[in-house]
Amino acid sequence: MKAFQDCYPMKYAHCYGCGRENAMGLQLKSYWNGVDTQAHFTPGMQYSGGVPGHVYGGMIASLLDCHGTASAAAFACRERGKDMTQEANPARFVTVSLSVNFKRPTPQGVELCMRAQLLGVEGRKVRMSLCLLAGDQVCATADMLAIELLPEAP
Ligand SMILES: CCCCCCCCCCCCCC(=O)SCCNC(=O)CCNC(=O)[C@H](O)C(C)(C)COP(=O)(O)OP(=O)(O)OC[C@H]1O[C@@H](n2cnc3c(N)ncnc32)[C@H](O)[C@@H]1OP(=O)(O)O
Repeated sequence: MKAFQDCYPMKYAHCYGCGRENAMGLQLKSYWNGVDTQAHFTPGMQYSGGVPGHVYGGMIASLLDCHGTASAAAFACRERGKDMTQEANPARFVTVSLSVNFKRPTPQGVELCMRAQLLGVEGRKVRMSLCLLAGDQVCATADMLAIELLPEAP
């Protein structure tokens, strides 16, 4: 299965969190999971928070952020009757608002799962509800608004 991030136009594929062209980045990969989307990632021990064994909050936000923008593109394509993974030059979305609710410490050393659920598409705006799980434990949730970049965007 092709990841959403593997469909990004080359000029927008350099993000630290999700750009396939960023050799030193996290290279997050997102996929369909039924009508929703998901991504998996196991943060290395360098991403510890104040207490060893817990992932730091910025990393949690990054994972939700990057999974969210990829999901926004896929959801918008689907709303327009298209499959993002079959598009030659799919739309690229950026985050304008991300509100994270940290529910419990996120453990290190385990694979984390990020999920996105579509709340609505309105023109260039995609609203989503996201969550980050360790096993069956929800560690963080988020509300996110992503906006489609205009073709003339830098
Ligand atoms: C990000 C820069 C481009 C570089 C490419 C990066 C690709 C890689 C991405 C990596 C991804 C990884 C993830 C990341 O880390 S993404 C990185 C973090 N995000 C950013 O840097 C985004 C910075 N913002 C912008 O560049 C511009 O604001 C954009 C391009 C998004 C829109 O400016 P543009 O001139 O095109 O459009 P507009 O101003 O007419 O607004 C359009 C509509 O949106 C509404 N609206 C706008 N802002 C907000 C807000 N805060 N809350 C609520 N609503 C907001 C606005 O009211 C309007 O609605 P309406 O009146 O039509 O109803």
